[in-house]
Amino acid sequence: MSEQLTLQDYVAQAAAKVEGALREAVPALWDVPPKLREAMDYSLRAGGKRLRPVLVMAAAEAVRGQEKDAEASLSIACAIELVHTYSLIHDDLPAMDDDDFRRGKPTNHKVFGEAMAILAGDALLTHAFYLVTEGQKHGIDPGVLLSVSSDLARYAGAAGMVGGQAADIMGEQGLTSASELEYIHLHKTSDLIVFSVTAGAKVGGADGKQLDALALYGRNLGLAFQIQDDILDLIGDEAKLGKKTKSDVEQGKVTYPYLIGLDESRSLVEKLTLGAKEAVREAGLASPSRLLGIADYLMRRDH
Ligand SMILES: CC(C)=CCC/C(C)=C/COP(=O)(O)OP(=O)(O)O
Ligand SMILES: C=C(C)CCOP(=O)(O)OP(=O)(O)O
Repeated sequence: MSEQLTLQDYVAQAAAKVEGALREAVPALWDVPPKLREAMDYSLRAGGKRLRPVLVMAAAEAVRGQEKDAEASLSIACAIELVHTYSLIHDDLPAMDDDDFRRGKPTNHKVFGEAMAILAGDALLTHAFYLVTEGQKHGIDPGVLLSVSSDLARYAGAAGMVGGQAADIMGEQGLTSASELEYIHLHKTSDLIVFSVTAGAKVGGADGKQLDALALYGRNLGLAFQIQDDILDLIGDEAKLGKKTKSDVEQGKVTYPYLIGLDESRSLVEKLTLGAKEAVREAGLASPSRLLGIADYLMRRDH
């Protein structure tokens, strides 16, 4: 995508491409019970920032500065959005956060019932792996797709996001230290972001050093993103966020603002963002500017 575009236009254009491809992802599925298809599509079409897929595409383009690498990464970009959307559907369930409102609409279980919401999440997660294999149609090397698929299992699974969510739930019964909280945020949130940037970079042909640097970028960015989410839960605007605020306090969740206060949390977001940008600057990428811009954009986000 053109270097002339402002960051906001760049993000909007990449997100629009993802939006278009996501609209085809579920209808293209084979013979699916209509209610299940509707439940999957409901949350997928509800919007959201599409941050993770935009990061896949931005990282793919950053390595060699080639727009065609971003285009090739589109089905992997959609795959991570399916995994993220499943995680939100399950996170909102009565057995987890019990939330009624997400992406500006009633949560999946409020509309389709708990059983169908669980199944819609399961189906989105499973279909994500199919979408990774679709990368072959865009000319991605099968070895790269194998590696991306194994990364997706790792970062989304028990040692990744699911593990982070499990630790978060156990933490509600008495979490005390910043290091425990860091573990939760790193897995529950950073891991999908690390996956996004490293998967995109693999499509762009990144070497080991570049992948390590991008993993550090994703780690810091993810941690900053989750701390900002915790800050917005306290002081954000429900209409802009499309979800209920003050829920962490109501649920007695230990967050960074709770542990270290709002000002310190803001400073930490800034410090982590600087660390993320430093990692990208040192990665030897042909075109790092979009990844740098996205880090700043996220630090200032209010939704
Ligand atoms: C396996 C599962 C279900 C993973 C959920 C992961 C996740 C990041 C949930 C949202 O976190 P949050 O509750 O802090 O955010 P929000 O404020 O959006 O609910
Ligand atoms: C990890 C967190 C904080 C859950 C919400 O993620 P996003 O803020 O990216 O949610 P959407 O924009 O995709 O709805």
